[in-house]
Amino acid sequence: MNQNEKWTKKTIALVGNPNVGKSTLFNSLTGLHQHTGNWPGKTVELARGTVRHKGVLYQITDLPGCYSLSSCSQEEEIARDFLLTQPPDLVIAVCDACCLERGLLLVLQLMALSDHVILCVNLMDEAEKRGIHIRTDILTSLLGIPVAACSARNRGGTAPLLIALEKAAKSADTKITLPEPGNGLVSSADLVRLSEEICSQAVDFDNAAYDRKDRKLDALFTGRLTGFPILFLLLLFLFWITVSGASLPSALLSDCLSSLEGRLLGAAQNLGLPAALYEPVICGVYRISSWVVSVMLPPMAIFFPLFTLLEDSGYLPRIAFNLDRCFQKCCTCGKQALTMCMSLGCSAVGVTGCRIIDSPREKLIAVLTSCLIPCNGKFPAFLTLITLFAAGGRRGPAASLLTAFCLAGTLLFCTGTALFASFLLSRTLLRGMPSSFTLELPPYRRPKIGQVILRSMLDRTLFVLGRALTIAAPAGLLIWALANVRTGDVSLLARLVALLDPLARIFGLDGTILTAFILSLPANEILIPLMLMIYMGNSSLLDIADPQIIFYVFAENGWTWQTALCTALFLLMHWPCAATCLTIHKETGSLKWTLAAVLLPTGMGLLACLLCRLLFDCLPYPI
Ligand SMILES: Nc1nc2c(ncn2[C@@H]2O[C@H](COP(=O)(O)OP(=O)(O)OP(=O)(O)O)[C@@H](O)[C@H]2O)c(=O)[nH]1
Ligand SMILES: [Mg+2]
Repeated sequence: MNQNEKWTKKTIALVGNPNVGKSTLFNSLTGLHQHTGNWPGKTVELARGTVRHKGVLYQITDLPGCYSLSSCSQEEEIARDFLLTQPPDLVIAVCDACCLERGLLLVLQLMALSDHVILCVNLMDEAEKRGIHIRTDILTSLLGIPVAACSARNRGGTAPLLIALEKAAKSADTKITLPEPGNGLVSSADLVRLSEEICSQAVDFDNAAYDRKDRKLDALFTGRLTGFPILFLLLLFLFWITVSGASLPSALLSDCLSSLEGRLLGAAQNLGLPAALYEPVICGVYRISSWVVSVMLPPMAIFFPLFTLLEDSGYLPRIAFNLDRCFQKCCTCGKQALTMCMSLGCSAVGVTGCRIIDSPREKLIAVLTSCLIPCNGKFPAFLTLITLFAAGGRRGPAASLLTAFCLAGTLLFCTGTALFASFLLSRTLLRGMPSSFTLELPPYRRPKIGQVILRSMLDRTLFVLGRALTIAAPAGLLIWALANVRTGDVSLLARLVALLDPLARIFGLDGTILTAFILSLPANEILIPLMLMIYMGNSSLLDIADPQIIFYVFAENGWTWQTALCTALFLLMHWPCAATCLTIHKETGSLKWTLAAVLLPTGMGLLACLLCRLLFDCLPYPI
């Protein structure tokens, strides 16, 4: 007999307005790691988990946030369809204690739909801080349903909900009736009036102007004169900390992993294993994996927590608000700024995030332009190019600041190219008017630093690293094979380089660079080691940490400022990595649009490289 069959089973749906803490509640109950953050619309599809409590196995579904059940948006449609087609045993209606009145509208709609609703008033800690007091006893008597006051983010903050669940689970049919005038309420005007009435009795405010501090911060972060400079300074700070903090751990990690490689090789030789057996594994799979770990792990372990702090504080929707005017001019949606922020971590995540955009046309534009925002995988190669050519191979605080400045500038440039591409698409293939943009600006929240570090390490850093590794490891094997399988006296890799060289030179690159770009389709992180390997005629990837040596190798192979600039441009604008292509295909369900997502950035990149080359050709002397 299945273990679970001993338990009474109950299905539960978590429903509520966006950004009220449904996923935080879900994570706290189930121990899973759904994406949470301080902006509305993060959860875009159903997430399921279980919790066992006092003899009952609860199967919980976290639904996307919705304001009503009238299915205006895709998320509302998903939530409503789920409730209608798979009615759960219990519905937990989650409300934000700081704006209960709005949440109650949905609660009343849910009560009309289901007899088994529990009200969970979440964010009680925040409400207390703002001087908002919720009288749960009055809510219980007025609504006639169990009410639990929770602080899902805090330890033990979901205990009242478990008690409410326990009560509801014991009574097989919790009969819930709407208060008078109640049953059969359909008019939204009636619902609004009713929730106003309930709140006037159940909510006390110490200070009616409780959100004055938020408004002051908004004037600063979204002001016409201050919004963009603050955004740039924040980006600069983020990159500076990442760059200056990551270089030492990266070098240490690289030393450790390469010394381990030496030992592994030694051990394999001592055991008398044939070279054909251990070389592909150690010099192919292990070497590429250790490169990916040492190059990616330290910057990500710094960047993601900092980014999550920004996300949890509520700053991301303000970026979307600031950029909305630019997006409107390009006939697209301001929410695209949020999906671009997601793409910074990983383009595939950004593509999935495009579901928060309601209009199919604008969603497609966001998907097609998502890889124009450089993801974490592109940063190692870009950092190397900046360190070599802009910072002249120097290290130290000043060089870190210059590098951070270049990175922040690059990000603005990339935002510009994404806007330009969106504009082109909205004037050609995807014509149409911009839809109205309703994104709620959430209150500023003080993030929990410890939780942020832990969550961003587990949910983001290790997830992205794990995915890069699963793709890079087999790629290491393939690259090793290409470099070692020979026809005549020449390896397959050398033949490919020679074949591509004439074409690459038209665009200011060379055969090696273009080959490295093609072979790093699985993961952009391996671009620079691949180039070094091909230039040095090596049969396996090279992990050279010293910028002076890399500079020397590049210079020996004819690199100039023009080559560096063209490589950087093509790095920023070329086909999405394999994982992103697959995600685009999954999201659009169309080979045509997946191909368009490949061709658009590649076309833009080649054009930019060509222009750059022609510009350099016009110079009176080569640099
Ligand atoms: N202070 C405080 N913050 C909370 C609490 N519960 C959630 N949060 C924060 O509120 C924000 C939103 O939480 P989520 O769980 O992502 O909200 P959601 O309802 O799932 O949001 P959508 O999926 O976008 O609809 C996050 O920054 C959480 O850390 C709480 O009880 N107290
Ligand atoms: Mg959620």
